[in-house]
Amino acid sequence: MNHTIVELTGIKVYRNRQLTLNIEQLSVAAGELVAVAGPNGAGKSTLLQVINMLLPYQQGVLKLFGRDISQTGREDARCNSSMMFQETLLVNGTVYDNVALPLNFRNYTQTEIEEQVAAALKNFHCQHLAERQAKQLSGGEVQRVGLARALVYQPKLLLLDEPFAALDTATRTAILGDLKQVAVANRITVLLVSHNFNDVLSFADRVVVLADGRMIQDDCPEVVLRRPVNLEVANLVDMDNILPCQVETDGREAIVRLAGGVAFRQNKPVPVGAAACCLPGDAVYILNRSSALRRQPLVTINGTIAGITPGIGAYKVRVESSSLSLTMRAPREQATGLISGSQVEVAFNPDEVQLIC
Ligand SMILES: Nc1ncnc2c1ncn2[C@@H]1O[C@H](COP(=O)(O)OP(=O)(O)OP(=O)(O)O)[C@@H](O)[C@H]1O
Repeated sequence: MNHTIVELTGIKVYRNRQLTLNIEQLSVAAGELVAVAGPNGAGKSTLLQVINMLLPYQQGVLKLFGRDISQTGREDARCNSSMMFQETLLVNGTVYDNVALPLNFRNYTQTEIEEQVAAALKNFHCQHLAERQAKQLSGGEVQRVGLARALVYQPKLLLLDEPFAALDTATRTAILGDLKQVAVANRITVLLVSHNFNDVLSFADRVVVLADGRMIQDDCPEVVLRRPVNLEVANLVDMDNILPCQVETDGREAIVRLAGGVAFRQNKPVPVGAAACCLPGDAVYILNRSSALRRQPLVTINGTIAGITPGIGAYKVRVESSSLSLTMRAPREQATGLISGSQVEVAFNPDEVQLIC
């Protein structure tokens, strides 16, 4: 059964008399790994603080573990949830003392404490640090110990407000990998605030995007990445191509016109006021004479290779025509065969285009 762990309905939060959070409906099911994304000041921390009952809301209903926290659900929710912030404060003493702290508060027996602390340290690969003084840890070790402490009492909901933002990429990826394994194995629901879309892609199975306190997109990471709902999300995911366009529609189909007389049909619904096309770089191709892609209904553009930027997985190739600049992502073996300044024919499939306002 899919239990709802977090449910916000009509939640409004005012800070300094400003409406800072305005969530019509958000439900998170048991075991879901949800990233909360959005630009600075969008309300991500506010949302997590409300769910963690650190911040009051002025309107709406917040249910945690199926119970309205304004009625009876508060204590139950506190016992079953945990939160980590960007700065993890460890108390003076050893790592073991720190991880044991929540269990001491909850009056666990000595045997239970020893067993659960050992398991939590093992989950985050810090058994070897148990006797180390907390103040002698590196930033990455502090966050690993912080996670062990946050999960040692086996809460079912974990709220993470960018705790790994200051860590290097390799450390962050490793910690998120370990966390994902623990969360999936124990069906822990996680809400992770992150500005890093690579982290979001590797960790989350759903992304909630906030802007000005509202939810503007709620989808799986790949959809947010390829089909952002507006310019704000397109910028957030660093969309390769955002091309201004004009749309003529008769209600059934639309003609999309780009600069330089490039035009194509869209058979799917077009948002009212659409003014730009989003096109992921891996949906732009270089055509050659024998290309099998020619059989598809592609939009083609003649241009010059204006830049080639190396990357792991795919190189970025910029192709410029007199009126358009397109970024393409190409495999290394193809990209290294290209020459800056040479003429190419590039193409894209209009089905890959996402129109935004
Ligand atoms: N303690 C506070 N008192 C009053 N207003 C606040 C407070 N903290 C944040 N705000 C305001 O609430 C709004 C949302 O802030 P919040 O920190 O939730 O955004 P955020 O999306 O987490 O931003 P960031 O990515 O920069 O951390 C902002 O306009 C901010 O100025």
